[in-house]
Amino acid sequence: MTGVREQLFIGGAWRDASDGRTIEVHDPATGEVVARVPNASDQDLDDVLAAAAAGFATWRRSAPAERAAVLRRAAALLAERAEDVAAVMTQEQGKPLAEARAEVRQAGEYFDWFAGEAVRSYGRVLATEPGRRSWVERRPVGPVAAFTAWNFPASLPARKLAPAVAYGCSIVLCPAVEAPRTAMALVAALQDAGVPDGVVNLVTGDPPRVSTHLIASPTIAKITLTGSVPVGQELVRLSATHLQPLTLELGGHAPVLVLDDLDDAAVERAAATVVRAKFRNAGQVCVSPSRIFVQDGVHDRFVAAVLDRVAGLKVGPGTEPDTDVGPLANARRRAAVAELVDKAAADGATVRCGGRTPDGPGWFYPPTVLTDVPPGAALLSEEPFGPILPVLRFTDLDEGLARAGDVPYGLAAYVFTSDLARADTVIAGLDVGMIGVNETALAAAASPFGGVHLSGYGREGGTESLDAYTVATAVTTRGKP
Ligand SMILES: O=CCCC(=O)O
Repeated sequence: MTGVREQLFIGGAWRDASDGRTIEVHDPATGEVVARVPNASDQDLDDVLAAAAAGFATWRRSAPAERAAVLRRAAALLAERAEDVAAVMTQEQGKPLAEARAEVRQAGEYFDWFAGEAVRSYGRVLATEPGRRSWVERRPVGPVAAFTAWNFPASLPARKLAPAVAYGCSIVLCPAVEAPRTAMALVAALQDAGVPDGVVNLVTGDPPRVSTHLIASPTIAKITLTGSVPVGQELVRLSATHLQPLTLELGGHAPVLVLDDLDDAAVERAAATVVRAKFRNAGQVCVSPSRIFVQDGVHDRFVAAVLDRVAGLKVGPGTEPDTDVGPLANARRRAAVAELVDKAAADGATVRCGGRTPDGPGWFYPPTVLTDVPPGAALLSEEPFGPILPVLRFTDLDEGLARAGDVPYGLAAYVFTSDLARADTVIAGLDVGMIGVNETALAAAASPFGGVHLSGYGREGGTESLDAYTVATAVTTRGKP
């Protein structure tokens, strides 16, 4: 397959772990081992730190136009290789091929968009007295340690690789060991696009050991993570020694408010949109709608429309063209999802469809719709990260907003309404990083992605990435001593 690798990438060379150890990669649709990737040794991690330091020393002085050209070529190579990369992603992560293809396309968009940004990392000239000059310049922050989750094996690495390369940093990418070969294909595209040795590096290995080793080094000047809250908290602790700044995109528990001003056709459209967004990637999405608050007047119609749509979803291996919902990414995740549903049912929720772990190979779990979920149910406070759609009833908007905001997360939120004034009330009333009005597609290269509270801090995507990957250096000069 073109551009697909199964090795570490250190200082411009692909190689196995120095002690030969490997980690198994499984196909979630069968549970079978489909690849073995290196389990980086301490020696490999020391080597990658040295490579990233050397890469930064040259790349920080490169011309922005050169960085842009590398990213543009990488985007073009990724487009040529999209079919192979998507196939690898589906094999190691489980999502339907159509979703994998769209994600590879999106990864290319990050490369392309940040190629444009590479030449636009402007500073600022300050007004000052005669004889003095004062300005702020943006300097690349330094070698970045980037940790990504398994749910989006292409777009999450791309959201970090693209700004790092664009703004003149070097980067050590540590993709999730469950789905690492997609990230390797992105890195191979950058290599083939001519990125100099040491600028982009990739290591796979035992995650706590890798992060502890890298962050303990003063070479690492910046940490970025897309992952869970506990991992984010651990990286904050690890960063205390060298005080590396962090960008953290962590969990979410996105509310949806469906308001009673919708007519019947709009309720149908809202239900279709929520079902599509909810079961994308089998619900393993940090911005997945996960608590659906529906106002009394449209509640029953909405539930009926949701059940109707869900009945039409086909669950199966991501490789089958008519599959809508693939398996969960690993056995651990399926067990956690089943437990949340079983606990909610035991607490009195009504399971309207799904809710049973199927027999047979692979880590499948059916799309599950719940109503009458009691307020204390764990699935209303724990991030479900799976194909569970709880529909909750509310009466007035203030009550709906209060319940929607009653979680420690603040990543995404959605509202469906025909009334712009009510949309504005919801927009102003929710403390989150991203809001969709009659829309659930939030991630885009030009848009800052991130949250507040336990969902993390900092933004990637959009011009806000400049803050994450550069430091503002203030310079003041006087003509004469
Ligand atoms: O799961 C987090 C990322 C979601 C996305 O990029 O659409």
